[in-house]
Amino acid sequence: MDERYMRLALQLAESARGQTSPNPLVGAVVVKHGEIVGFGAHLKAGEPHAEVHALRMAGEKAEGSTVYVTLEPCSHYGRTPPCADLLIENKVKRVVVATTDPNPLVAGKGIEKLKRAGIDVTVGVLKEEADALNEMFFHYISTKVPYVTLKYAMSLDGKIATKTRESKWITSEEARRDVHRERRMHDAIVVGVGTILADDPSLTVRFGHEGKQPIRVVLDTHLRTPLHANIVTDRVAPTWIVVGHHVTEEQMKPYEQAGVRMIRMNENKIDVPSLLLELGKRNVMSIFVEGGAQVHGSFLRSRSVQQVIAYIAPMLIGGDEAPSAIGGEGFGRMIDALRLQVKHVEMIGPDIKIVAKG
Ligand SMILES: Nc1c(/N=C/[C@@H](O)[C@H](O)[C@H](O)COP(=O)(O)O)[nH]c(=O)[nH]c1=O
Ligand SMILES: [Zn+2]
Repeated sequence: MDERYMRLALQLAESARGQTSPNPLVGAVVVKHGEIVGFGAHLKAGEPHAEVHALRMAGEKAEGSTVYVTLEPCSHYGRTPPCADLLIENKVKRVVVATTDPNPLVAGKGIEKLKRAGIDVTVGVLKEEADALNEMFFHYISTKVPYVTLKYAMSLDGKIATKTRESKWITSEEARRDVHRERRMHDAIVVGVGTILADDPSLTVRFGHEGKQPIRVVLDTHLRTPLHANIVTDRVAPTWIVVGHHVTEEQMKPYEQAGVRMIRMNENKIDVPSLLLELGKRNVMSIFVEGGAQVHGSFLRSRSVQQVIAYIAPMLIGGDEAPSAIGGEGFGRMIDALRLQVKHVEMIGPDIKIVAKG
């Protein structure tokens, strides 16, 4: 029975995907005498936690109830009072937790508090599912750098454009819509200035997946992004441009006046580990890297890849000069190749979508 209610709590948590960053997804269900008397999900950072919503809905029925929650109840004063105290105040009889908090500072403290107050606590129901739900958040909390997804669309022979750099379109309308769903799951979209110069993309979430728009991050060492580029002028989503140390205040001024946030690195080049630290410092928990091939190559080189989402179209482009999905130096020895595990394969219209994880 515990699994049934925890599954519902997980579904509730998932419903807020893309809204809660930099907080995790959390769901809670209150059950009394075999009846669901309250439920809730954390919907937005700074707003009430899942347990608060669920207990509010339960009212007096919370007393003597069992509360199912997908993440250990918090025990520290964040922007809202601790949920562990609230559960104790509501005289809850039992609390079932799917997984403990990844933050070493608080891990286990909420559970301790509940046990000390005489509440019966069970930990680990559907732990796998609960950890998967917040894998990006857990990665960020434990490493302080964003979870990295590489995304590319390529032909059956691995090309992302023809030798004359034509690329519209390789994958179908449906596959391109699916990209927007994946974008929405991330705090930021990252591209190289080459993509800006080639496609003048908007890099926004559209096609009905709108919600919190991810930050658009352009890796642009020499600040070649045109001031008239969509991502500078459209004001639909935040735009950050990362430049090398040699770029001057003068050069950056017009972009700042256009509302762009400039990030100047300490070196004259943008190396991936330093970039990730800079983004992590600014609370970016997950990034969706859309290319081009050189940018993908630099993320691969530094082995900073947690997930790959590849869309493959049943077409052949050929040509030595046609760019493949991942450029750059690459690895010389097979032993150094980055090995992943295929987690998901599906057809989207005529195309194949493959999700693989490190
Ligand atoms: N050429 C293709 C893609 N191309 C991907 C990038 O080169 C585009 O600039 C980017 O997706 C445009 O973003 P937008 O302006 O927000 O629509 N991506 C795809 O999935 N299939 C393709 O066939
Ligand atoms: Zn809480």
